[in-house]
Amino acid sequence: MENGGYNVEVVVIGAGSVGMLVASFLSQENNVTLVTRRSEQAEELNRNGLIRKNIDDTISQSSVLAIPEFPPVHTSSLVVVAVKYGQLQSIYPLLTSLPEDTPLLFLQNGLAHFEEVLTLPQKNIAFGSCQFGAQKENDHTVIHRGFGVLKIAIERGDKDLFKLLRQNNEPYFQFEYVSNAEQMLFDKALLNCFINPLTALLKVKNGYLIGHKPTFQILEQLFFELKNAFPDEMSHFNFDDVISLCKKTATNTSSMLTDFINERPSEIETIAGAILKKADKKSINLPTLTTLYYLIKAAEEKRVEKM
Ligand SMILES: NC(=O)C1=CN([C@@H]2O[C@H](COP(=O)(O)OP(=O)(O)OC[C@H]3O[C@@H](n4cnc5c(N)ncnc54)[C@H](OP(=O)(O)O)[C@@H]3O)[C@@H](O)[C@H]2O)C=CC1
Ligand SMILES: CC(C)(CO)C(=O)C(=O)O
Repeated sequence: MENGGYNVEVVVIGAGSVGMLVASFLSQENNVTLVTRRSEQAEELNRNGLIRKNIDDTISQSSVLAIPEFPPVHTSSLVVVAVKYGQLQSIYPLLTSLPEDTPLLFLQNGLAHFEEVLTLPQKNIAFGSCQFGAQKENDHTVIHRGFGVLKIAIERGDKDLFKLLRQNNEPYFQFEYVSNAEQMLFDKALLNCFINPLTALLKVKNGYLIGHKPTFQILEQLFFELKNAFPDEMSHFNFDDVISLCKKTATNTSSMLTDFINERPSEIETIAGAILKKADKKSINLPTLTTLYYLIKAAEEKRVEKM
């Protein structure tokens, strides 16, 4: 690393909502390569630059190098993985082939990736939890939908290798370090249980859930149910956290609603499915969450049958 963490080589895998937003902010201080799945997206990004529509209505254009295949990665480069949980399987072989010293940061929602990722050979692994909203407008434009920090927990390895994620002069893109990655992912999966299934089923933006009585009542009921099931794990978790995330990301189209709109598989298993499994281990039923889980599964099945 040079200059105490600046001008570091960063490789972001996945040029979707989160990947484009994170690449755009990190490119202000670092050299960023953005790995796309499709070559036409890489061409479009290189032709137009990466456009970010900011919360304060300004527009930023950043230059990242977009490529449709995995670049040679230096040991000192930071690799940020921003694909969906279901897409991780396709890139594990690539990650396995990287130098063991290369630091990896995973930005998925949900819980299922935690143990999988820790079987990779890399010595330096961190997890992130995005508390902001991001929405891809087109293949080279992303909208920052809601101000919130990127929480980071370094699960193993050398903390210094992630230090570029500390030095940041950008007020709208701040990092918060937390010590326990699993707890961080659990907290975020809980938050996603409140927001994602309901927004996807009702086709509403996040803010709608707290602005309408019926949805607000479902949130309250779900909170009561989860708090009873996980009193220790949720001792620091308040209903206000749910309200606050809905407010901060009020105009966002949740990642699960985006999946529904684009008729792609959702992350319901790694989010609600994983929380239900944890409750099941304690022999506790979560009727509200179970219903939301099966409603999402039913909607996905109906879509497949229609095709
Ligand atoms: N959107 C949001 O507001 C938030 C999302 N998250 C979480 O962040 C994670 C990413 O979500 P999000 O950005 O919304 O998802 P998107 O679907 O927008 O982005 C995923 C991207 O990964 C790309 N991709 C898939 N497979 C590969 C591959 N093998 N190599 C390179 N790229 C690949 C896809 O390409 P293609 O387009 O060609 O299919 C797509 O651009 C999820 O776990 C989500 O839950 C967390 C907080 C907020
Ligand atoms: C933060 C939030 C709720 C933003 O919509 C999200 O995690 C998601 O959409 O998956």
